Order: sequence, then C-alpha cells, then structure tokens
Amino acid sequence: MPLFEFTQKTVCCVDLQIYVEETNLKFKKKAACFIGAALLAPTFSYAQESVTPDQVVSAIENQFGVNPGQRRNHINGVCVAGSFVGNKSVQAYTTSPLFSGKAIPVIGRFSLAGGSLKIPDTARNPRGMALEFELPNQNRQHFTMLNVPVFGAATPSSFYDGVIANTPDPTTGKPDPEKVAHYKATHPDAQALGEYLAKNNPVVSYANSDFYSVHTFRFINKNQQTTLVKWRFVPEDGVKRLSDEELKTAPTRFLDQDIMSKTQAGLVRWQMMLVIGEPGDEQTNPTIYWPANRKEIKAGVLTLSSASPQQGGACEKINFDPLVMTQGIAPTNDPVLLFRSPAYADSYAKRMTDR
Ligand code: HEM
Repeated sequence: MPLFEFTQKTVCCVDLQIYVEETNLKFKKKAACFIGAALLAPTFSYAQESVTPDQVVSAIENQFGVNPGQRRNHINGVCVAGSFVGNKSVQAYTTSPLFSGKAIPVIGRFSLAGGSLKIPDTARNPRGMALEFELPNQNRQHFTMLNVPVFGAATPSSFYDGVIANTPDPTTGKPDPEKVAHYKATHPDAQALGEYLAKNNPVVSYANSDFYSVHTFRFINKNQQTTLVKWRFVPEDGVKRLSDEELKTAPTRFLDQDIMSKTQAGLVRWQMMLVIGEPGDEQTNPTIYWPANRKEIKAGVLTLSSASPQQGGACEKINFDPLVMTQGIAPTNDPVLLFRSPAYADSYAKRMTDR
C-alpha cells in the first residue's frame, strides 16, 4: 500500500517533489503527476492499512516541527508530584499493588496535546495527565490519560491520516481545507471526539479537569478472573471550563503557572473512579463510549503536593509509556493502545538523542 495516494490526476510533479522534500516522509512516489491539473478540485486518499511508529512520529514532527530534546507530541507540560492511596476494595478485581491501601509516591506530568510550543492553553484539544506510580521493589505503573472520554482514531493508520490531513501546506503555512474536509468525511471514527471537544470548552485549570483512561484495560484478580475496566480521575474541586467570553480573553499560557500556584497553596486531589465493564462492552475501539449506566466504584485518591517546570524537572526524562504495568493489570487488544508504546519509545529515543 502506498503511504499517500492521489486518486485524481491533480498534483503537479514540482509541487509533489517540494511536498516530499518538506515532509521528509520518505515515501515512494507512486502517484502519477500531471502538470497543470493542480488547481482543479482535488480529492485525496491517504488511507493505508498499516503504519509504523516511526512513520507516525515523523509525520507528527513534520506537522509541528521539531524542538530538540522535547516531546514530539504533548510538548507543552509541567511536572507534578504527590501520592496515591488505592482502595483495598479494588483487590476484588486486581492483584495490582496500587490498591494496597498504602500511600504510593507519584511523579506526573500535565500536558497539552500537540507538538508545537505555540499551541495556546485555550486550544480546543485534549489535555493529558500522565502518572508514574513508584511501587515497592522498584515496580512501576503508568496511567497516561486524556481529559476526554474517547479518542479521535480507532486505528494507528486513522490517526496518521489525521496528522497528514492537518499538516500545514508549505505554500500557505496552513492545513489544506480540502484535505481536512476529505479526512473528516472519510473518518467517522474521529467524530465522537470532535463533538466532545466542540461541546466542552477547555478547562480553567488542570486542577479542574477530569481525566480518562480512554482505552479499556483488563484487571485480573487472585483467582485469575478478568474484568474489563476503564477509569477516570475526578477533581475534588469540580470540573470547571472557560466560558466563551473567557476563551477570547484568556492569556496564551496559564495552565502550568496555575497548577504550580495551587500546589504551593495546598494539596490538590482527584478521586479515581473505576468503571466496571460488562461482557460485550467495547474493548478494542477507543472511539466508542461504553453505556452510561456501568457500575462505578471509588478506587483511590490522588493527591498532588508540588509542581515544577518540566525543563530539569523529575518528569522530563520519563517515557510515560501506557503499557508499563504491574501484575493484575493488562492491556486489551486495542490497536491504538498497543501502538502507543513503540511510538512513545520512538519519540523518547529521538528527544534523548537530539543535539
Ligand atoms: C496512535 C495514537 C497515538 C500516538 C501515535 C501518540 C503519540 C504520542 C507521542 C509521540 C507522545 C510523546 C511521547 C514522549 O516523547 O515521551 C505522546 C504523548 C502523550 N500522549 Fe499520545 N499518542 C497516541 C494516542 C494517545 C492516547 C489514546 C492517549 C490517552 C488516552 C494519549 C495520551 C498522551 C499523553 C497524556 C502524552 C503526554 C505524556 C507525557 O506527559 O510524557 N495519546 N503521544
């Protein structure tokens, strides 16, 4: 399968050559080029069956540019630290030491989706909460969550298509509206997230955001019984969003300073809610909601006590790979979840070796 396919005789060879050089995507030009047809309404098809993690990370780099030493996605962020106390009642579902009832040290990072430092804190895109739980015997558990209940791609190749469609055109410096429209029309899996982001204004503070596992995971108990679960972290201070008016007047950057001030003034908490799945609930497609009436139990409390700039901070050099897990927690066959691990490793390797 070609990485990028032109379905009409639409693009002049010179333009394509420039595009290839600019994008550095290293794909083979299989497209036919017809000089002079470029201005006719083009239709593009860039769906493909499979992509490699490096193709996707390189495409993200091409969309946003590269800031040496920094994350290729979720580049804006802030380090946090605190602890988590898991409820023992969750042991009915999992043997994970997270739910021992004892305080577990946590290093975390809040972030803004996207790979450009210029993306403002008012952007209508997801925010991230990544947690590394430091368990006994040097064990680690990661939760790498978003503040949206569903994701915008059911497969890595669909995610890749979104990156390509939203990559600025070298001539205008902006994504080509035709490509964006074509992507939306041909990727219904992006719709649920788009609708959620349109309906829910960005949050006023990381401390006033809820965060979701998005993916389905498997909890395994001491009798080897498996339960499908999702989880969400609910802020003690409630979810608060910017009004339409505030969105227009808010400063470009306020999220990092806000959480630093709040943790300096006191402790900031979230309740972890475990959502218990039922047989037949969606396991492998992170763009699909579970029914709203699933049983939920209180699974623990996250308390953050400090926050600091990411540069030189404890979170800077952590790869918050969502597949870093302890016993009692396992992934499902969600292709997006499984793809994230090698994609993050690729981004991590790049940012650790940039000059
Ligand atoms: C195909 C899908 C995805 C791709 C290719 C992707 C790619 C990436 C990459 C390259 C990074 C930077 C990693 C690093 O340098 O350390 C990143 C960070 C992040 N991603 Fe994803 N991602 C995907 C899906 C998701 C999903 C589904 C979620 C949440 C449910 C998510 C949440 C995050 C968060 C919170 C961060 C920041 C982690 C940190 O603070 O270090 N991503 N992603």
